[in-house]
Amino acid sequence: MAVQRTFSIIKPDAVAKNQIGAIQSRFEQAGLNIVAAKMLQLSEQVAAGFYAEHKERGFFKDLVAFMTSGPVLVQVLEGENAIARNRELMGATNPKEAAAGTIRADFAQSIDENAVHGSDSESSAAREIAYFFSATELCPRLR
Ligand SMILES: Nc1ncnc2c1ncn2[C@@H]1O[C@H](COP(=O)(O)OP(=O)(O)OP(=O)(O)O)[C@@H](O)[C@H]1O
Repeated sequence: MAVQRTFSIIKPDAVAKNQIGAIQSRFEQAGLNIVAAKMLQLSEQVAAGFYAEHKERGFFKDLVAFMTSGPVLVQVLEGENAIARNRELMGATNPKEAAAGTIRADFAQSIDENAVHGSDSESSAAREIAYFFSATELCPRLR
């Protein structure tokens, strides 16, 4: 499997609990290098645009309210098989169903406040990276 890039968000619940460093350590220990990162306060428009695929879902309003409730850390992670590796590290969407040792099992409280986001496919990763990072903010391969 080739080196890939994926998009990650450390969500407001984990930022508020000072879990950024602990979560980033999980990425680094798994061979995912952080190649871009910035702390943002999302506007309603930006959060709704990011989660547009869920617009018709009952939880959409609560999701946007949560994602705008405090700062988030948006990141680009790079490594072998980065998209699947990050999804494995994150664990299931609902922390109650997340495997032991995953980020959501260890840091998340509920399906609404679940600590992290990670792209689920190459096309999502490309779209999500471009949504938050301009070409000039992205360095070429680090290693
Ligand atoms: N049934 C639900 N009830 C409440 N919130 C939900 C539900 N399903 C999803 N969500 C919220 O919407 C987010 C996006 O849902 P999605 O199905 O894309 O999950 P995911 O890919 O595991 O999570 P993310 O996109 O944040 O990485 C979830 O992370 C969760 O916070």
